[in-house]
Amino acid sequence: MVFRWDLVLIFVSFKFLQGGGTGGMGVLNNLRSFLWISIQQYTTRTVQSCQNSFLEMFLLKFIFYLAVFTIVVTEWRTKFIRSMNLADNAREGRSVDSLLNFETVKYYGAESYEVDAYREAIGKYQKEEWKSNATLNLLNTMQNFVVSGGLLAGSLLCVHIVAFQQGLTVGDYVLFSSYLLQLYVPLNWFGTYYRVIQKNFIDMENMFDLLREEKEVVDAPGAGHLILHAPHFRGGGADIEFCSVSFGYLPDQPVLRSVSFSVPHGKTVALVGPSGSGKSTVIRLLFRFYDVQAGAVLVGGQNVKTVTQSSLRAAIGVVPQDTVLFNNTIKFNIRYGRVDATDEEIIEAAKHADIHNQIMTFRDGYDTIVGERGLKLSGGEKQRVAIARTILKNPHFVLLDEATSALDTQTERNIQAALYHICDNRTTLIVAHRLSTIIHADQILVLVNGEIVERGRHEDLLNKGGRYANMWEEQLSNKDAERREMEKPSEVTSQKPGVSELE
Ligand SMILES: Nc1ncnc2c1ncn2[C@@H]1O[C@H](COP(=O)(O)OP(=O)(O)OP(=O)(O)O)[C@@H](O)[C@H]1O
Repeated sequence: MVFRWDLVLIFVSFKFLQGGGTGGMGVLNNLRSFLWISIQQYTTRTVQSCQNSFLEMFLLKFIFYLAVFTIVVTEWRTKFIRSMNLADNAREGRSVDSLLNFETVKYYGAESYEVDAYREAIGKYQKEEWKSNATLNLLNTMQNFVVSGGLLAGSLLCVHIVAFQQGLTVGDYVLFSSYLLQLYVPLNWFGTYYRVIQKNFIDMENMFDLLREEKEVVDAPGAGHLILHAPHFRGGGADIEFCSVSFGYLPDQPVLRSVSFSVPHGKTVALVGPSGSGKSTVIRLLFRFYDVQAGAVLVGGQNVKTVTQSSLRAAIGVVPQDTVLFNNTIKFNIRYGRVDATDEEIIEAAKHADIHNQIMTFRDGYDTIVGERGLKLSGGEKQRVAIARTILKNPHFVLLDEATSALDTQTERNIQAALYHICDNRTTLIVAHRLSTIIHADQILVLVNGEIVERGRHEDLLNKGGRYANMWEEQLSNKDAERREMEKPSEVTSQKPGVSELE
């Protein structure tokens, strides 16, 4: 007798063609119906061809029903495994979120709230895990029951035929029992493998969803490298050019409206404007994180859509508004600018970024671990690490997104000095919040609600008495107010003798 692996294989492939049991797809459903009918016909024919062999028929039917049973119960369990995975993801997300935002948790005294929320997430996960494990044990038990019961029934039936009906010989019984012994282990394995494969498919669902996501920004077919000194460009075109660019993160909410400007080679252009006016968006578009909806962004005279993203990004250095560091050493984080840089080059970059002396005061120097997202460093230190790695990258163009948080005068001066090293002789675009940092820019663009409302040099814009002049006045009066505020304690102290006079 031949063991009918073909039937088992057909059932397994049938299951996979079902697409994880989600259903609803016309083509798959038709295919499934077709397969189901084919399997029924195949099984009937096979069973008929085995009519003369009682043992073959018994075993064939037995395997058939066991496979059906395993598939049906495993399919039923799918929803429990899926719920368990979702609960596990939620629990994990909750813990990471709470730990990363530990400062906010402490600011608002929300420790017990977070503990309760995490406890609830764990509770949900444990409930779902219990359901998944309980159904797994149920499946195992029932599978064992079916296998053992089926084989026992087959043996008894065989014994009965040998003893009372004389249809089979004792040799047939011996043959049958040795088949049974050989079948027992593979049948058990069949259930286990099927279950494991099914579970792994469910576990991988999120990954498949992610792989199915369409990339928003892709290199055009046949896109070439960004040529930094293209022949047509040597005539003196601008290094960076925005030609009537319109863009919105959501189609019905425009962020930039027909923005046009250019940055000639080696010059510095600054973008200023109220919060949310679209300044950082200009930088993201230059780096091609998104594609513009109208107009064109040109770098080195070439549309960024026609060159490869890697060559474009290799030519641009960015110092972002919020520097996020890797939970590794300071050396590792600086080296990120150019992974093959030597230790000497790293130190040189750190010196130019004016952070070398600071690093040397740390106990482990360049081997100091900066913590998750760089939380062990101050805002100013993080920004200077970002500047050091941009210096190490040695890019052709520099984009600076100035930190919004106010830094003390000394730190600001240090950062300005560090930035000077990157921007010197490089085409630079600066997003500025403190106007005092960009008074030397070759051109200042004032962006309001996604539109450039003023442009020119610092003095010209002040003389114009428009939006920029108002912003400048505002910042000056804020600074004055701050200074007066700083001086207040000394006034109070100087009044104290008056208090003692009263005594
Ligand atoms: N990924 C995003 N998805 C949807 N909207 C976004 C996204 N990033 C920014 N925005 C929105 O786009 C607008 C412009 O944002 P942008 O970061 O360019 O402003 P900004 O001028 O740099 O502001 P700030 O000076 O505060 O840094 C804002 O209204 C912001 O809410």
